[in-house]
Amino acid sequence: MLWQNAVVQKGWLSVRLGASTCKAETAFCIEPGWISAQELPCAVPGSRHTEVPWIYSDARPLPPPEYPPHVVYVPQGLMSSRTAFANLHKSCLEKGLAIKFVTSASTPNLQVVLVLVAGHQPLLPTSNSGRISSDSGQEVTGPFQTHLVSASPNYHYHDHDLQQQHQQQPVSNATAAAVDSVAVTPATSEVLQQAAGHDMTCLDTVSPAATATTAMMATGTPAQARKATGPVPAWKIQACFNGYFLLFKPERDLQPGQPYNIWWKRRNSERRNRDRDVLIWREDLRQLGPRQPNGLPQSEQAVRLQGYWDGHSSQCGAAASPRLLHCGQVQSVMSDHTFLYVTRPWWPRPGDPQRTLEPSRSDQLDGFLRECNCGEMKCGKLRARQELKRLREEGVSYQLDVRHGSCLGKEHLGVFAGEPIPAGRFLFEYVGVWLLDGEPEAREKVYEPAGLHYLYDLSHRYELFEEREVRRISVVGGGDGGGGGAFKKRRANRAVAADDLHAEVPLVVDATNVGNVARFVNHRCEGANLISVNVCMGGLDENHMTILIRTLRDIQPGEELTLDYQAGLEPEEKERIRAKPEGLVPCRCGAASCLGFVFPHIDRAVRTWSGKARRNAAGSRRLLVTMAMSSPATTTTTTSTSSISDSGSGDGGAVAAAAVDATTTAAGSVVSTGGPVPGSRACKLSDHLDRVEVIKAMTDLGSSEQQRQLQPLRNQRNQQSEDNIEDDEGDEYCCVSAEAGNISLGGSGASQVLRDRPGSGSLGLDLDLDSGKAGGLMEGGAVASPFLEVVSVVSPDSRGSNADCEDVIVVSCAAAVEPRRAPGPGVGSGAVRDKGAEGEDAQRLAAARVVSCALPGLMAPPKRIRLLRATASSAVPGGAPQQDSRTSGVPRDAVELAPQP
Ligand SMILES: C[S@@+](CC[C@H](N)C(=O)[O-])C[C@H]1O[C@@H](n2cnc3c(N)ncnc32)[C@H](O)[C@@H]1O
Repeated sequence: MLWQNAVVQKGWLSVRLGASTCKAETAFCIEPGWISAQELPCAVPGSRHTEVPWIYSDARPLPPPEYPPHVVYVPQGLMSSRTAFANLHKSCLEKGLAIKFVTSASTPNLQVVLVLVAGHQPLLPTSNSGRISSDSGQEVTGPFQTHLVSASPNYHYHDHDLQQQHQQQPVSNATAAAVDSVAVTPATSEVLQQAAGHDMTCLDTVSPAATATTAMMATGTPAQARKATGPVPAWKIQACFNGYFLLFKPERDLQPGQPYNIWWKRRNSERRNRDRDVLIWREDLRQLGPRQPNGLPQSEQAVRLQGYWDGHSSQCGAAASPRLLHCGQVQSVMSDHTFLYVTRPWWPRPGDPQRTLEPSRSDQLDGFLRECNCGEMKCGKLRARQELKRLREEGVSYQLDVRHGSCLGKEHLGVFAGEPIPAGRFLFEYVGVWLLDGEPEAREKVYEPAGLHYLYDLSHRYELFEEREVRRISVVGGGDGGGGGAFKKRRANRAVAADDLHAEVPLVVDATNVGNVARFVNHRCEGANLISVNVCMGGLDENHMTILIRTLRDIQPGEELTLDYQAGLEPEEKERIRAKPEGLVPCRCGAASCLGFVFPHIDRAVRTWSGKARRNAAGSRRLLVTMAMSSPATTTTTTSTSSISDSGSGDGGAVAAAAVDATTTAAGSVVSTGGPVPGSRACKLSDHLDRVEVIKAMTDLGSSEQQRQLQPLRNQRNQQSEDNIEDDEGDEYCCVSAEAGNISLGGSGASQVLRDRPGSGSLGLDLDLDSGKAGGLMEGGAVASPFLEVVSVVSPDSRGSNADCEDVIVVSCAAAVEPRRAPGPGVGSGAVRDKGAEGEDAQRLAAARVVSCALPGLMAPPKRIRLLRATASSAVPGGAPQQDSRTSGVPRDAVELAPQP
């Protein structure tokens, strides 16, 4: 009897499991090393993928008991698959081979153990010509049998020769004897343990009956006599996955005319198996317990986050809810932050004014398997999407270390390879919170002063849309996810509709508070070993677009993983930056052609697009990976200086900073006393704010009457800014109503402000702070802490073009003023006054106040007014973290860790 165990991992020449959207698998085409296509009766020559629709489950039928424990699978309904597998088994037996796939629960693709069961047929070559390499890259030569028998997970096949030879050459008696002496084992499980030290849970899948069968084989009983004699108890199986594929030889394309896989079609239309499988999957993971040795989410076993994990104060969501299996709470990424390590994107729960975040659900992953409807886009439909699905379900597959010791300096964390990583691998997704339209800019303004740079753009999407207009499409990244393509006729009519997405589609992932290993990757101007690839999975929204990070070349163990954050910059832009380097963070990458700054200022003026596209593109291009920054608070009592900076793009003032020196009285009045503060970047809020969240961007507030009243203002604005008119494309400025949103720009209160400041060039902002209403300032919003006081009003100023007159940001603080307290008299131009309350509204208005203040330097009404709500405690369990002056103003993402019903 000859036992041969080999761990085959992560190699194109090896068996590899992954998800696939391939639509042309009709049968098996695996070539796991030494099994040729000819040995697989159902193989379709030329196929790229092989469907292995197995699921581990004791609720499903098991392979026929007469087979030794090789492939543990349960086909998913396609009879041809079932037959194909049975044939595979049979073929393996006849050839003296058996295959067992051993996987762990969360990383089924990571560990594939092939158990070659040699019967009467010789299997392996006697020569030493094959090669096996260890993790250290060292080649090991010698009699293969020896190595195979003692194979550990650290050894990988990577030689075709071996596959060919062992099919042809008989094993010598001497070799067989030598191997026998090591490998004749009474139990498959022991052999597997010897072989791999793999996941013991999976080893449990080997049943006594299977062991008995194997032992029978070990005695050299002829294949036809290998029958189980007694009843076969159900195998104890804990892992359960579905829909994976054995990939092989991806360079071989599908043959034209290969039939679509009926099974997938049916599965996609009925979704029946999908739902059931998800349930099983969740249940299995639940049973496996919440904790992982690395402290990260269940599915993220390959990543080690040194120094970031505090086991005592951390928790993994698995215990609380299956929904949170992919989330682990990590303390102290920032000194006062709780960081959630997640393996899939999160986004706000629809319709929730609190903007509570939810992880993408596993059953949403089905979307990955749909045909992409982006038509003409070359979006990495197959491999990138398969990899994305796999990553979201199973986590990172290569050992990665997040630790100090980056080339940037001791204090910097970086990501290091823990094992060799070949070129062209999709390593991880840039995971975080999808920000909605406008949020990136707001956050950016807050993050910047705190030096936080964890926003990542789907930057080239704008280019994509722009390109659409000229009937050419280019999606970022090149390689698997990129490329160009002709614009198909049937899509031509949709170009305009797609263009509308400019302002609507979330394009930025924020990994400041919620993210994965990708957020720790540092920048290198030249010679980065990673690249980002935008992946479209079937639509043009955040559910369907994402960013994958792929290796550009082979990476050695211990090497730091780096990404060129500015890879999307055009050569001219790079030259310009090199000639005049300025930006946010001096670059320490040490590359010869270093740009000088990690987040260099970029001249947006080079863009020739329409105003809207240009504005958005500016946001996306300025720091490819970047932006957002926040600021600490300052005063609790009297003076707070508020200013807000450009988002770091150095565009000469397109969204130039404006500042308001505001004095907050005990009564909550806000007095605007100053104009723009050149060069100021801080956006200082009250220091008791530890969470600021965007409540609403008011975009359409004007009643007709007020619109009429504001017409002079609008005319003034139009004269001042032609560009704005072009930009607006018909929509009116938003800023005008006391009725619609209790906020008025240029309304009666604001008029008072303007009267107080004749010739100031300011517009007035009039806020009706009505704490008697649910949601305070917000209409109907279920806001726990009503707005009581305006702490600061921040607006873009008129310096520069004013063409991109963006948001007015009103930061409102819940804690400073008691409700119903009559505010003191207004001071200066920005008075807080009681609004007269009479009649039926008296009660309600008793708690209401109107705050008016000037928006100095604002020459044209802004398009959007954003209301930020600040609260004093984090929504993340564990209580409010300690304050850090550096990060106290940083937005916190409200993440719900409580179990769902
Ligand atoms: C996405 S994070 C990378 C992880 C970061 N090192 C950490 O410890 O969390 C980006 C931040 O890393 C730093 N960084 C990355 N690459 C850099 C470089 N080449 N030079 C200087 N700082 C860099 C900057 O401070 C930047 O704000």
